[in-house]
Amino acid sequence: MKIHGQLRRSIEADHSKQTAQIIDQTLLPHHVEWRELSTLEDAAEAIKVMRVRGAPLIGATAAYGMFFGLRADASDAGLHQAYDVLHATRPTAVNLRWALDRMKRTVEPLSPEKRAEAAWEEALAICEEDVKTNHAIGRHALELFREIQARKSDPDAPLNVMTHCNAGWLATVDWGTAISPIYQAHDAGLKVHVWVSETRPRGQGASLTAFELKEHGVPYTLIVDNNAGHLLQRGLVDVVIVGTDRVTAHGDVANKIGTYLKALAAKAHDVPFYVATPVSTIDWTIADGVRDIPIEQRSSREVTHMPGLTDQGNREEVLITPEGTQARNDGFDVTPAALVTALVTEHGAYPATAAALQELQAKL
Ligand SMILES: CSC[C@H]1O[C@H](OP(=O)(O)O)[C@H](O)[C@@H]1O
Repeated sequence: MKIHGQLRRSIEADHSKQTAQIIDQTLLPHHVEWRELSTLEDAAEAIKVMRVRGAPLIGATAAYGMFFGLRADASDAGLHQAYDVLHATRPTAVNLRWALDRMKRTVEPLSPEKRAEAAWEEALAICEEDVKTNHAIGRHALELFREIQARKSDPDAPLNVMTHCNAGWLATVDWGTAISPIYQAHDAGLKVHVWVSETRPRGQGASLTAFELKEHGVPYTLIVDNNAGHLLQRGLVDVVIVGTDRVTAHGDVANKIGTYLKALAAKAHDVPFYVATPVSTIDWTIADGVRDIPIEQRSSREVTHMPGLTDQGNREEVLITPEGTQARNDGFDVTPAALVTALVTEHGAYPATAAALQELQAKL
């Protein structure tokens, strides 16, 4: 999508050097800096410290990481080492395992000397498919937006969309998942306004979604996470749409911490709550999300400190609690399927039920 008027992607291949260029998202929104990944260690570090984040982009970066690892050591041991190093970076987004398993299936049958090139081609394919997938998710969700818009008492009023965290193009290779229909609605001339939830403590809403929407010219208003229920209660939200890191075979949804609360409030006020998800984010091996989805525990420093830009343009962190305060920092929560109006996939919208997902799986 657009950065300073230029069409870019969150991760781009340098075909001459067979490296990957990423936007370092830890520096956004104040600095747009590209960073080259050329080794397995580079890719693993970028995922772990969240220079790249978002389930599909984590998977895409891991795919390149497998190539880098095999370029250095294409033996079976090298393959398994690359897989394990990358798999250990972050636990919740299933796209990481999905991408690693796909890369392994692609290269393991090959003789070692053929593995690196096959991995490079497969990493490129994963990225190209992600772009098409997310555009399709956006098309299907846009149809739902239009239906909601048509039911509004004032059809000339903007469609008020609430989202959480960042499920935009920065969370994927391009387009995003939950934000894809927002871009497509805006580009199609449908008036849309976005309530951007800041998403404490990492602030992906405030720093990334706000950045994306501003760059694309989409009207938005930043809110603190705790403002969401109030807006839903007062009829100021027409639809909630979020991304996800893992969907179970029964439709439970793991997403950034705070999603569950928004789903509860949306249900209480009869506001549609959609989850935009590529099929690659569905974990067919588990049913009960609360029991079986691993929830990342992150540093308490992310809660006790706030990063920002000083008046002199320097990035600094400040302590916002008493010294020595212990803080809990669950990175994700699980929204039960019963609170999800529909899962919007690249194949269309499906109820968040085991039966509907079995029907989807049968088509794949
Ligand atoms: C399209 S996946 C976006 C998903 O990933 C984010 O988590 P993180 O920024 O920690 O990788 C968040 O849960 C988003 O909804």
